[in-house]
Amino acid sequence: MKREMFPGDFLWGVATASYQIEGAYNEDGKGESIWDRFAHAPGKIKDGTTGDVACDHYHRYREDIALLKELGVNAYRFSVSWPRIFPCGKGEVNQKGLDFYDALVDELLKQGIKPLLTLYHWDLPQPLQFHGGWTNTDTVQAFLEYAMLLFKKLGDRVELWATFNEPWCISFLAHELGEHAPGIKDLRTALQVAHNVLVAHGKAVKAFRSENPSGKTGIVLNLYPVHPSSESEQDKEAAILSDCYRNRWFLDPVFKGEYPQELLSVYQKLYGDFAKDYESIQVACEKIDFLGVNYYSREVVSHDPKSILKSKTVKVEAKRTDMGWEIYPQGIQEILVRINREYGPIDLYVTENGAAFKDELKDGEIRDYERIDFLKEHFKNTYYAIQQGVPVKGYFVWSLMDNFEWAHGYSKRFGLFYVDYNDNLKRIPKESARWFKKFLNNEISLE
Ligand SMILES: OC[C@H]1NNC[C@@H](O)[C@@H]1O
Repeated sequence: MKREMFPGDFLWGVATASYQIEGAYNEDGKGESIWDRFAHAPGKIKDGTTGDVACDHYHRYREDIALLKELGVNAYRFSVSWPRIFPCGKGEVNQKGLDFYDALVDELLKQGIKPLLTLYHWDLPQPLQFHGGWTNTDTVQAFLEYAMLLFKKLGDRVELWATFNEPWCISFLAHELGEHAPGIKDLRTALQVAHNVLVAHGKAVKAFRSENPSGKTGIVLNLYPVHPSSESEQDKEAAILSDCYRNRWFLDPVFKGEYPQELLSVYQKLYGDFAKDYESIQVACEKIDFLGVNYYSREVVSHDPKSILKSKTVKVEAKRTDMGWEIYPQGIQEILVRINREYGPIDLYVTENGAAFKDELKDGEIRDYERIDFLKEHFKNTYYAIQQGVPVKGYFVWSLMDNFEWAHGYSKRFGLFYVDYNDNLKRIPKESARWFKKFLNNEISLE
């Protein structure tokens, strides 16, 4: 199975995100983001690092685009740092911020690489957080102002636009579990955030249509197959509610304009007042052109009477990545086939898939054969989905290079290129980068 067996216009790319690679956290007029503040707070990041410098991509973007060229990709997914454009979140525009993304897009196009731009990959301007962040509908309005400006400035050259990256992380991971910025631990707040982000998504799609009729827009969701640990009714019930929490809380509003009733009723018992918000969720259902799917692993759950979802994660015996995530390649096929069956027809992009492993630089080499196996199996399972008629239009490996892995700092390496943090952030191709390049050049097959 070679690259040429995938559709001729299939996009093969890599993905990154602004806070994780850019650095220059307070340069050229950029404002503070909630991640700048969170990373600087003691104890929030496991290795005590920040994204202040990260991979210094802000200064090295031409070098990094040369790496894309060297790999042979035809697409690149990146995100824009909102506080680099609007240092206060709204109002005054930072021209140097716009100039950076203008130059980035021009260089990508010059190198024959198609950009996929993500408007929001978690780095909210801190001034907006002072006023409640995503719990405040003023932030929805500020997001629309930000999105419209970018549509106007880059819409002539960027065709593919994603509104949000992983709203599950923006809401539940960051506002219920507190592991990501702004580090709040309150389910009611998380539900309000999820609601406002979904509303912002729908309004941005509507605004996009008025500004960019030729472009294509969508949203990027992190999706997991959720399997019961046994065939018992209780475990199957646990899987249904966990699937609502992980996947359908965002899929159903975006494609059906409603929340999944099974979980909605649970939350309404907890927060009766939350019911009044649901009338406006159909706003989220503006027709999109594609869905971005970020796939990493599956979840296995069993009944847990003590939890709100009556569900708890079960750790099954399995090969795992350095993040502790089960390696489950058939899950990408399962998710793509399910989305097509239950929410399609809709063009799909695998907007992120990849793995962290304990990569070691030895004699100038990084022999990451586990990552090659991981990618090979996920490419194959993506192809099996295409063979079943699923309109998968592209695949972006997470990530181009090692970078700031949020609460894990630089301790987890996902890159095809190794970043030597002890030697001036030097980029060194891992064995997987060489393998990917050969695959893209039709030199090797996936068998
Ligand atoms: O955890 C790996 C990736 N998952 N999706 C969002 C990205 O920002 C993460 O680095």
